[in-house]
Amino acid sequence: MNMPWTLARQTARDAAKPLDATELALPDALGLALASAVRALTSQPTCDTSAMDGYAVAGPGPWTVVGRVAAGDPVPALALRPGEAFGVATGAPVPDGSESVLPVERCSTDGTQLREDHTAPDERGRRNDPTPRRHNGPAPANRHDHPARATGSHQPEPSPPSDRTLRWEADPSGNRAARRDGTPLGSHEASPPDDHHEPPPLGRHIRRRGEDWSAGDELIPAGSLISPAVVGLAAAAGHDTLLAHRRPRVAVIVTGDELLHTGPPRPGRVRDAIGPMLPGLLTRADLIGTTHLRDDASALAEALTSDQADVLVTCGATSVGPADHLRTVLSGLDAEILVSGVACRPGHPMLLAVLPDGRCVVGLPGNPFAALAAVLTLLHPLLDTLGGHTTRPPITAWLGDVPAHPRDTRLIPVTRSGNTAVPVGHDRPGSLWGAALADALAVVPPGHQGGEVELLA
Ligand SMILES: Nc1nc2c(c(=O)[nH]1)N[C@H]1C(S)=C(S)[C@@H](COP(=O)(O)OP(=O)(O)OC[C@H]3O[C@@H](n4cnc5c(N)ncnc54)[C@H](O)[C@@H]3O)O[C@H]1N2
Ligand code: MOO
Repeated sequence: MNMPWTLARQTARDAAKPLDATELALPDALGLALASAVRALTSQPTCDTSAMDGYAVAGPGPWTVVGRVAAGDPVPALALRPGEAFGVATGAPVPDGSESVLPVERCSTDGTQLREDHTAPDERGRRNDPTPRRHNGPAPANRHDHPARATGSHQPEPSPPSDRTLRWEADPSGNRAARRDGTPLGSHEASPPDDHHEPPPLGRHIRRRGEDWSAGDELIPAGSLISPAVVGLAAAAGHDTLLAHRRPRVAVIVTGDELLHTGPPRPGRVRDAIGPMLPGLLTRADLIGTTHLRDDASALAEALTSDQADVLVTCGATSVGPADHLRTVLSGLDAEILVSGVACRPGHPMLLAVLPDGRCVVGLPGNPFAALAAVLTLLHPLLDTLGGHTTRPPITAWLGDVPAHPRDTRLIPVTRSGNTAVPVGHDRPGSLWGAALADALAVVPPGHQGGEVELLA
């Protein structure tokens, strides 16, 4: 009795436990699965920073420029007061009291005095920002108060200023500039009357401390694939290493007296198509070797016992012909058979067993398209579990009323057009033509009459 397809896949997932985990340098962890969640070691940003090259300002303009800071500089030691401005570079810390940042291309200055140029288009291409909001209080102290965070909007990304001719008029040390007589610049009383434009919106172009995440936040859950972006994120969050599961080691055993490994097939002899296909299907494993065997039971038993792989993948010999020795050999090795035949087309003779020492054996049928079906049904779920991958999200698409089987699950090659799967045909068990033309195999459950289906890729 063949096992239902969904149960067979789940049985393969449950057949093993994740392999051991080690702490690896970031580049070495790429492609593995996280054994523990990535948590932020600090907040990001670690302090309020500018998202633009320009001026941090407080209160309505015009403003007196009282200092400047570049990316990489420490947080300025002073607090901005209303009517004061501070030159900032993108990514540089802004002084306490900063309420917004004016991009340099939106500013004009006559020396010490800074004004917003309301005739220059802002980064959204608008002129003379009509935003009516006003305030007099201090800037928000943490990310929970931050308008962008609270509304889910995001700060516009900076664009390089087109005009870098503005020069800072204040003390380049970052200290507050002073008049020649020693009295500080920048009080409201000292400023000439402003024009009647609204002040810049509170918080604009300031990335607030902790706006992206706070120290201790879980950024990526355990079991996730360590992608290039995960590596970059981990670095940004302060990590030098990641705890990752090791990849499963796989040995392949290709059986068949009739197989050729070079040159054109001829009557009675076929080219091995499965051996060359498998390395590309083992992206989450280490292929430690491929052995070619004649149809010989003792040679197969020897290959299954002598190998040090975590998983042994056999090709062919799953059926009931005189040369199909796999089941007999596994029985002789006291293997526990977990799956012996699956209600699916193609690939129903596929097999999954566990040897007494815990290594798993996946039996792929000899027909090449059936072998691919078995890889996707049994081998990939097993490798995911061994490698610690637990977060592979299902991909689905809409599939029309293709001929379904009354009892068995069909796996058919499809291409995707938008969210629709389109069968490509050429799907006989002995032929990889359809699969080679396809983006994925659609899982067509028994009795399917059109609707959403899962795609295996
Ligand atoms: N009496 C029955 N016969 C068969 C049944 C059955 O239920 N009862 N099932 C059929 C199905 S379905 C499949 S699939 C195959 C599975 O056969 P095996 O896994 O035992 O494989 P072989 O008999 O060695 O080969 C089958 C077929 O595939 C070709 N082959 C084998 N290896 C390769 C390879 N590496 N590359 C390309 N082609 C390969 C082989 O030449 C045969 O043509 O059993 C059916 N029979
Ligand atoms: O599973 Mo077999 O490939 O249907 O012929």
